[in-house]
Amino acid sequence: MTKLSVNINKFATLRNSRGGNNPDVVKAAIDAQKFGADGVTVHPRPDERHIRYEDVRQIKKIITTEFNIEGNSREQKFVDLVLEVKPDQVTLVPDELGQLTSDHGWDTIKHKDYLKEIIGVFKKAGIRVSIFVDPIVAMVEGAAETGTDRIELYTEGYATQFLLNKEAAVAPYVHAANRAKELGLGINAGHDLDLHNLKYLKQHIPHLDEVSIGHALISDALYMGFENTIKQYKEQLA
Ligand SMILES: CC(=O)[C@@H](O)[C@H](O)COP(=O)(O)O
Ligand SMILES: NCC(=O)COP(=O)(O)O
Repeated sequence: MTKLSVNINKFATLRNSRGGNNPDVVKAAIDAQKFGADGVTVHPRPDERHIRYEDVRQIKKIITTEFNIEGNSREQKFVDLVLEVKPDQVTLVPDELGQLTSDHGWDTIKHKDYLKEIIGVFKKAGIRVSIFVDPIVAMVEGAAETGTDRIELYTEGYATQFLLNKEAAVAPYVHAANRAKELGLGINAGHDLDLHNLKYLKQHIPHLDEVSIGHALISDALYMGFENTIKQYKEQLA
């Protein structure tokens, strides 16, 4: 089974545009679970432009499924938050300051020593660790040496190329995922996945553990409703 973790950052983007608490991101997390999501993902950024650190603490109180916190472990504030909240999973993303959104995976060879050290910190606290990587076999092999439990394949490249040539788009992801499986790593995927490209990815990587989806899912929910949208994404993974 491939789990659907709903990234609720975009609820916070909308809330923050007016101040106040509408929409309520804690309610969004409760509803995502009620409507069938297998987990909730948040990606707090240092400028707190969408999910705020305090939101993460409040969401933890109501989580009954799987809580995944993504972010930049070079920020001590992020590390402290994760160790305080103790989610089921932390996903380490090599974001630069001021980035619009995540746009690359870890260089797991260059940063192997750093990753080993920080992954050890989270694992010691009983938190499963995933690291964001590009679909490159050498990066997957490097990831296996860091001690991470899982990798999250960065799927923007897949989503972009899917529109032109879906076989070519999925090929590097299949290679990377097969190598990860051989090495005993769990496999997550995320970024720009949507109702058009999700099923094809799942069909080609049946051993995918989890996808985290935010931008497209929340955009679809504006037209189709949150409950119906989650149901449709789940159907793509069935
Ligand atoms: C790691 C990843 O691909 C997502 O977490 C994505 O970066 C969402 O973050 P934003 O909502 O800030 O775009
Ligand atoms: N890890 C990816 C994620 O949480 C959501 O990415 P996106 O669907 O907002 O592009």
